[in-house]
Amino acid sequence: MSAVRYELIKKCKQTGARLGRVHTPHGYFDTPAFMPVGTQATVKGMSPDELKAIDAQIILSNTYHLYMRPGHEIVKEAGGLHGFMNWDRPILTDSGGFQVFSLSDLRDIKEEGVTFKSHIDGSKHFFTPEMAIEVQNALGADIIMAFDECIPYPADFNYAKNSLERTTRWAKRCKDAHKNTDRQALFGIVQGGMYKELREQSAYELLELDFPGYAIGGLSVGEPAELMYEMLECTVPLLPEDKPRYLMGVGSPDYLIEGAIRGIDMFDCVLPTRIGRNGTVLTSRGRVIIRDAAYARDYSPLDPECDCYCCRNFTRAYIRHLIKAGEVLGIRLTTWHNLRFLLKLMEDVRKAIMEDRLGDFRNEFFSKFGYK
Ligand SMILES: CNc1nc2c(CCc3ccc(C(F)(F)F)cc3)c3[nH]c(N)nc(=O)c3cc2[nH]1
Ligand SMILES: [Zn+2]
Repeated sequence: MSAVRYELIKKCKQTGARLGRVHTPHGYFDTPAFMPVGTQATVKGMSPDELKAIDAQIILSNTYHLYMRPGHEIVKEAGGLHGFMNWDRPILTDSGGFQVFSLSDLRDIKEEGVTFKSHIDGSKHFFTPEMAIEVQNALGADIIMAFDECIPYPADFNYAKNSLERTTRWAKRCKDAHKNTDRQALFGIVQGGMYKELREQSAYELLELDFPGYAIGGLSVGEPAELMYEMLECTVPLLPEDKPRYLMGVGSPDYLIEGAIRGIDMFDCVLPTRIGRNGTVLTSRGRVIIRDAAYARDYSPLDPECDCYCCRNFTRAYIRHLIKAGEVLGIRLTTWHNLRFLLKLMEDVRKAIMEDRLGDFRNEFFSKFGYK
């Protein structure tokens, strides 16, 4: 009995999108879903109550960061991530593969695992697929990810092939090491760079291991949008229709809509929180750089069409002042709004799927936002 069950509710007649629900031991979340990123057991600047106020149904956290600090044993003693951060809804943790390869100055990748230096104190560490599972079992997230190698872009064919085959062997080791299959669902991660035949090979190899859900990794690593969409179009059709599909590290509003159209159910990205902290906000009419002098006397909300606490109570002039003054409330409000913007966008996407008009919704949203 797996910890996660995907409920397919409706397939859009106009596109490849589908409306669904992922049921987990901590409740369900509606898909297509945007999942706020909470790297160090907090979605930066947001309390659990505030996340519930914007209707976040699932949040992400990270094996690598929590292993480094405070250590997975402490989180386990605190009752796992749910107890530690007092979040009683679903949580997904990434395996640390991506973070090790991107954050620390990676030393060495071997069959057994990877050697790297901590980005905090430079200490040397050795991480294996078995450790990634041990840590995620201790953190207790409802959905955990296999330990994989997210290869850089561009990468040559042979490197991509050897890497995906090792990632499959690592996925098998993760599956064998995973203890709590009834409470934590382990997802496999499809790799293969930007090569269609390698994407297919990776998908087939992982399908044989029969995971309760599948992620598409190795994308949103600097490749052009068209290439990402091509990789989705050759990978998604190979994945089971009755299981969730998670596109890792994506993304901005256009990628969320285009990914949903191609059958993706789950998305994450640091964009809303990261750009929020440097004073850029997403609105229905495109991005607004709130620090800009143009907004000094603008007494309208960040987005007149937004229903969030920030847009109902504060003006652009006030938020610009807070950001310029380095006031904490400033980045809390821009984060709050950006997260709500993407969560609301996904609500609108789900409604459009229900009404068989996601293609039309895409065109309307793109022209208003200012995409081509
Ligand atoms: C930004 N582009 C991107 N992000 C990618 C990520 C990270 C996703 C992630 C998950 C959780 C968090 C947390 F902070 F909330 F914890 C932060 C980020 C990948 N992760 C793995 N395992 N394989 C991949 O192949 C992969 C490809 C990725 N492209
Ligand atoms: Zn708002």
